[in-house]
Amino acid sequence: MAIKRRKVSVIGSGFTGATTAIMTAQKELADVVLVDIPDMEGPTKGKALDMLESTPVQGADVNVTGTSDYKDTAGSDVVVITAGIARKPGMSRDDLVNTNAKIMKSVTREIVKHSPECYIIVLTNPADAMTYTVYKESGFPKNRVIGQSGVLDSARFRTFVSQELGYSVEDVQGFVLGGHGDDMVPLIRYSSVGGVPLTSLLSQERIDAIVERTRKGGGEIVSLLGNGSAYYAPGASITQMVEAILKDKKRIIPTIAYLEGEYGYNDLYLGVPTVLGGDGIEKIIELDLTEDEKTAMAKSVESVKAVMEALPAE
Ligand SMILES: NC(=O)C1=CN([C@@H]2O[C@H](COP(=O)(O)OP(=O)(O)OC[C@H]3O[C@@H](n4cnc5c(N)ncnc54)[C@H](O)[C@@H]3O)[C@@H](O)[C@H]2O)C=CC1
Ligand SMILES: O=C([O-])CC(=O)C(=O)O
Repeated sequence: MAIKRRKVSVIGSGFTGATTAIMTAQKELADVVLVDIPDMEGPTKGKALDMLESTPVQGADVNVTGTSDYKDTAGSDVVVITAGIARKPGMSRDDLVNTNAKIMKSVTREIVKHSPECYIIVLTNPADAMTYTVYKESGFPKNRVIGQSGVLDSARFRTFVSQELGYSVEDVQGFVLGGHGDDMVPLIRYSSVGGVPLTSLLSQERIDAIVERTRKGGGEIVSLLGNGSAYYAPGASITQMVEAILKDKKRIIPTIAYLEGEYGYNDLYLGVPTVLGGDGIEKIIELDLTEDEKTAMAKSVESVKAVMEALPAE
C-alpha cells in the first residue's frame, strides 16, 4: 500500500497562519494548504508559492498551496484555525469575541464538510471561548477540538526564566494553566530547571516578576508591534501541537481542553495539562492544586466564563 503524505490546512493566511504554514512545511510534517477569504486569494497563493520555493533549500519534500476554496482542504488530517481579527494596542483579547465567533462558525462548517475526520486546533482569540464555539459548531468529539494557549504561555515563561538565569531554554520546564488571559496561572511548584525546583534557583520576588511578565506577555508584544499581535512564538507553538498529533508523540503539554468535571469545572474549554497524541487530546492530567492555586484558577475561570457569556447567540 502506498504511503501518503499527511495534510494540514491552515485557515487564515495572516501573520500566525503564514508562520504556522512555513514552520510546518520546514519540519516536513505534511503538505500544507493555506486558506483565506476570496479577497485575499492572490496574497494567499503568493505566500504559499514563496514557501514552496523555500523547500528545495530547506530539503523538505512537501507541497504548499494557497486557496480560498475549501475543496482544496478535503481530507485534511489536521486543520488549524487562525482566521479572524487580532487586537491592537489598548484592546483586550476579549474585545475580539463577537467578530471572531461569527468567523469561527462559518469556517468550522466548511472544515467539517470537507474534512469530517480531522483534528482541529484553534488559535483565534479569545482562544478559550473560540475553541468552545468551534467544538459546539463542529459536533466533533472533544478530543478532536483543541485550543492553543499553554504551549505559548509556558514558552514565554521558560524564555524569561532562561534569560534570568543564563541556562538553556531546553532545560527550563514550566506549566501555565487556566484561560489565555492576564490571569492565567503559571504553576511554580511544577516549574524546574534541569529537574532543580525553580524556587531554589530564584527569589520569590524574581519569580513574581516573571509570572507577571508572562501573564502580560501577549500585551507586551502588541504594544511593541503597534499593529497586530505575536506570530513567531504562536506559530512555533501550533507547529509543536501539529507534530504531536501527526507523529502520535503523546506529549504532555498544556492545551485548551473541554472539561467535564476535571478540576471541578464543567462544559467549558480551559488550559490544562493534557496528553496530546495521534487521537488528539488523549487524556487530561489532573494535578492536585493547593488552595492558592485553586483560587487563582477560579479567578481565571471567571474571566473565561464572562467571555463565554458574551458569545453571540447565533
Ligand atoms: N491563542 C493564541 O495564543 C494566539 C492567538 N492569536 C490570535 O490569532 C488570530 C490571528 O492573528 P494574526 O494571524 O496575527 O491575524 P492576521 O490579521 O494577520 O490574520 C488573520 C487572517 O484571517 C483571515 N480571515 C478573516 N476572516 C476569515 C474567514 N472567514 N476565513 C478565512 N480567513 C479569514 C484574514 O483575511 C487574515 O488574513 C487573532 O485572533 C489573534 O488574536 C494570535 C497569537 C497567539
Ligand atoms: O496577545 C494577543 O492578542 C495574541 C496572543 O494571544 C498572544 O500573543 O498571547
